[in-house]
Amino acid sequence: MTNDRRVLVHPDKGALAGSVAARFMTKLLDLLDAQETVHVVLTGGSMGGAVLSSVRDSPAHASIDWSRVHFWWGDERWVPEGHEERNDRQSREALLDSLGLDAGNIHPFPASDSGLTLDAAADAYTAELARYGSDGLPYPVFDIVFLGVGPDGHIASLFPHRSGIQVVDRPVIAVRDSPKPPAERLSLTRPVINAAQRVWMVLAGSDKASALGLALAGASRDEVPVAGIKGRRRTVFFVDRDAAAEVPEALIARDY
Ligand SMILES: O=C1O[C@H](COP(=O)(O)O)[C@@H](O)[C@H](O)[C@H]1O
Repeated sequence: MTNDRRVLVHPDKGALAGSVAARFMTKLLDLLDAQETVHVVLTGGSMGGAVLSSVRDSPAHASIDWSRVHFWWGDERWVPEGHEERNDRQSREALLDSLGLDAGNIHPFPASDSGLTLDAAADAYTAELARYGSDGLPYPVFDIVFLGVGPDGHIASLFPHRSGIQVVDRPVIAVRDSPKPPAERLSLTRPVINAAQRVWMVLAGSDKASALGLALAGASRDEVPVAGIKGRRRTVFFVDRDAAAEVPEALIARDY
């Protein structure tokens, strides 16, 4: 098995969401056969919710022991709890609320109405990650990190030409200059994401084609942050045809 980045192309958004959901459930079953708990990082964005809804709507999800799965997020917008802009709200509505999970399995970033400052919220999430540290690291070695990719190539809340993508001395940063509203956010940093066993990026639409093409062509992570992402075992771009428009043919594996 190589750890080269792979691009799996699907005919459209619906097929993409269904295929990633099916792979996710199969991988969870495999992992839960081999280990007691599985730690997964969820993403916001257009495809994050679509994949989770597809899991919810699949009868196969009933065969998974979700009580052994922990959910985290790659980033969060600094808005009040339950706000429609929160990534965790989208994930809860799409899947988590239907699973009847213990609160202990769900690890949301603090909200802006938590009483914490943005910096204290980053510290609180850092401490929560440290409770589940593994492999000598002050954070979990995540089994699967899901990421969306913005049209500008951002992942989590690590944006082009901002300092966040260069941070390697902390697992969590407070972001105050996000070019995509809201400006204030919380984000995991690159070392945490790249320590994961698998990074699965899910992106659809022609507005993502240029970022993906540039990342695969060797752009710098400062210009196109997704270019700096690589999991330990697997790094897969699950994409639709439109997002794949600028991917070199030799890198494409069609999933249809
Ligand atoms: O703001 C965010 O955007 C990205 C990408 O979103 P998309 O709608 O362009 O797919 C997302 O991955 C991130 O979690 C979110 O906070």
